[in-house]
Amino acid sequence: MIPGSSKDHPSFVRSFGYAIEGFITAVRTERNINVMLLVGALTVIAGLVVGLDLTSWCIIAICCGLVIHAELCNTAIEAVVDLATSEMHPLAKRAKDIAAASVYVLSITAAVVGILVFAHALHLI
Ligand SMILES: Nc1ncnc2c1ncn2[C@@H]1O[C@H](COP(=O)(O)OP(=O)(O)OP(=O)(O)O)[C@@H](O)[C@H]1O
Repeated sequence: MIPGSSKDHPSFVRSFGYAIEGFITAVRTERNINVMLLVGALTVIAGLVVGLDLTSWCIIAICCGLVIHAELCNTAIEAVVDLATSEMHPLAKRAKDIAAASVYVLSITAAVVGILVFAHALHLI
């Protein structure tokens, strides 16, 4: 709920609109999200070429969604930290570095899963 707003809660459609607005802002301002969307698009193209099965598509979709989700959360945490302080502060550094680490942990995991899925589809494993 927006502080000071007279309404209890925005409607579902309006909330969804804010979410889309947030996604567009992240895409416009964060280079990493664009890199992730590009990697996701290339993965989909590679999946079409290789002819992934339904289960593999589901795994790839979950991995892509989780990585983009983590980067969106990281971006939001960075914004909140910047709002909280414009000073250099060890806690600000800790929050930003841990949020960034969460993205890298998920990205590396997704990359390993992607390699396994494609290696299996190509009968390499
Ligand atoms: N207020 C602060 N106090 C201390 N260290 C900070 C502060 N702000 C940023 N840092 C350090 O600088 C790094 C980069 O911060 P910045 O806000 O530029 O993130 P970023 O490079 O845009 O991250 P990303 O690439 O994930 O978008 C942080 O990970 C942190 O180590």
